[in-house]
Amino acid sequence: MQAILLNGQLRLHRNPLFDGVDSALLLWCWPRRASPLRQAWLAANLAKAQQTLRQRGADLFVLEQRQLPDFLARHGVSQVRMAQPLAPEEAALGSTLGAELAPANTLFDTAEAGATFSQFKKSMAAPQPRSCLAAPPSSPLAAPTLAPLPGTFRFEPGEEAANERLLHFVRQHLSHYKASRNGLLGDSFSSQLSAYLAEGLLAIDHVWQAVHSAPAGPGRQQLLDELLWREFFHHWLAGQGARVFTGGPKGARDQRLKAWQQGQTGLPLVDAAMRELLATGYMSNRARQNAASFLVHDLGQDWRAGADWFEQHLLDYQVSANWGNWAYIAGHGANPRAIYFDVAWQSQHYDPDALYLRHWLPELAELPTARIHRLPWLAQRPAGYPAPVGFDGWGFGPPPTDLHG
Ligand SMILES: Cc1cc2nc3c(=O)[nH]c(=O)nc-3n(C[C@H](O)[C@H](O)[C@H](O)COP(=O)(O)OP(=O)(O)OC[C@H]3O[C@@H](n4cnc5c(N)ncnc54)[C@H](O)[C@@H]3O)c2cc1C
Repeated sequence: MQAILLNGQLRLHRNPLFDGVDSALLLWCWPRRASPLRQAWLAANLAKAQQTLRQRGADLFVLEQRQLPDFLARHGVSQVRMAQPLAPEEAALGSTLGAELAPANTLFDTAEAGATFSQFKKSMAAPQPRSCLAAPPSSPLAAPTLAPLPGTFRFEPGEEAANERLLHFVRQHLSHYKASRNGLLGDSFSSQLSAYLAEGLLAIDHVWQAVHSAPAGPGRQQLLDELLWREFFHHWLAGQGARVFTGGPKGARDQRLKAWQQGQTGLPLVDAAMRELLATGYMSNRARQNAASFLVHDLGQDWRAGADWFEQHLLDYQVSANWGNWAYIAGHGANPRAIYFDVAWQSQHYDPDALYLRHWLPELAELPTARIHRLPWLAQRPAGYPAPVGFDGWGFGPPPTDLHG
């Protein structure tokens, strides 16, 4: 009996795990740690996959990783197939199981990340779609029913919804993507394909082709570049291995980390972003960059504590994109120079009317815009909004001059 582990490749179409397989047990293992919202998101996707599989006479088993060896033994599984691991933990699981490896959800099976993203991009030829079976194999055993946990998500769960979102974004929003991608609030400033790509509900080469075959324009080129950033971090992490998670200097983990996690730092842009993460499991790329830079460079906290928090809470958590971006901003990644975001400036530049801040920080809703942006430097704050937790990092001095008045 053969088993296929669908983690990271949870789709029934265009899935190289099914290539050349007639019959197999289909399995999926829960991640080590995930917030209740992320668990609910995963459960909703698994339930959709189960539903489709059952219509085809197949099924999906959902297990905890520690149950896997016993399960495989009980069902007489002699061979396990899984996607090429992207991180050391999955690699260790693969070698314990003696798994046969199929391509991961990446555009290129192997690649040198190179020293910088630009070098990586220059060295890459246009990716070609992989050929693979259109339909999954049938699975001869019945699996337990998996009821989706209650939850409301920013993303619609399931493979079908993922494909719809891709088509919708390419048709309706790609043309403005270059201009809108730094947005903070709304549902079309960026593609919001990340949660689908992370679980493998969309095949990356399919996404690439869909974007690539759209009419030429700055939005199309920008989105292809972002997909290459995803690819770049995959290959960077593959080259780095376990030291990303454990090596190097460690920062503080004091009460300011907790304030950051809960959106209670006294810096409105960061608090809005962190509260959005807790409520929805998502935040825009611009918000992530600011939240990460602030934690590391202004609060002096350990970047790995931040990466760890994102890992638990992001619905689109993806090991290489998350740890790669955190390391990059902290200065321990593909770019040895740390990247600093001046959060006060970013706040007024990317949210000039404070719409994002008011949305996530209702206690500030009645304040005039200039006061909201100036809040960390003001003696008086609205009831319920915290005093600054102590920004003693690189950038925090007096308020930006154009905030006076
Ligand atoms: C600190 C930090 C942590 C992050 N953690 C994750 C994560 O766990 N999972 C994740 O998918 N992305 C992560 N990102 C990258 C990026 O923020 C998200 O991919 C993006 O915000 C998701 O929204 P979108 O799909 O609308 O992106 P779009 O702007 O529409 O981009 C399209 C796709 O390109 C890829 N992409 C875009 N930017 C990046 C990037 N900087 N690095 C890698 N891939 C990128 C994603 O797959 C994304 O879905 C992180 C960024 C930062 C700064």
